[in-house]
Amino acid sequence: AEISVVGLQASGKTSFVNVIGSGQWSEDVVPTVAFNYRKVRKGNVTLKIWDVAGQPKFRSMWERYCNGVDAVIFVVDSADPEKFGTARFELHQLLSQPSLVGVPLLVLGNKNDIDGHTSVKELISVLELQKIQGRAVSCYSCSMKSQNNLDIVLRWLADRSH
Ligand SMILES: Nc1nc2c(ncn2[C@@H]2O[C@H](COP(=O)(O)OP(=O)(O)OP(=O)(O)O)[C@@H](O)[C@H]2O)c(=O)[nH]1
Ligand SMILES: [Mg+2]
Repeated sequence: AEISVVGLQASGKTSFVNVIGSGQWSEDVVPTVAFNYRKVRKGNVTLKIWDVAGQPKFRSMWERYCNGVDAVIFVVDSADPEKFGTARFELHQLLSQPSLVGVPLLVLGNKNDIDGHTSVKELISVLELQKIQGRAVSCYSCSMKSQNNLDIVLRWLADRSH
């Protein structure tokens, strides 16, 4: 399957790709410039992953890298509520693009190892995920640092692979 990983800067997109790609967790990850492409094999599933940069100047590129993929993963830092409004805006902006009609969406509330992180139920509400129509939408709480819930994320991806 081909997937695209988007979301605001420092939400943990590159960490996600590193952890599922090689099991490598690191505190020091360089902010992505433009994008990284990585092919990951998990059992008999091959994932072609576009890890796209999240800083404001790169967000207009998200649509280009999401165009034609089998699924979009939107990563949110669930321990940084000040960014939820911007995340909601950018997510709904992206989903409004005609090229993305029907593409399945997985929202990851990352960094659940941090005390006070926001629950899935609250994320669904603040990101207004219930308003999204015409596509499969899932939302999981996870951590790249502790690798919590990565198994269910990989199962979700395997179910969308061909
Ligand atoms: N505590 C904690 N920190 C995390 C987790 N995932 C990522 N981080 C940290 O968050 C920071 C940003 O991670 P990146 O993976 O570079 O974030 P990004 O979304 O790729 O950022 P851009 O490439 O700039 O869009 C790094 O210091 C990571 O170590 C997590 O699950 N828990
Ligand atoms: Mg990155």
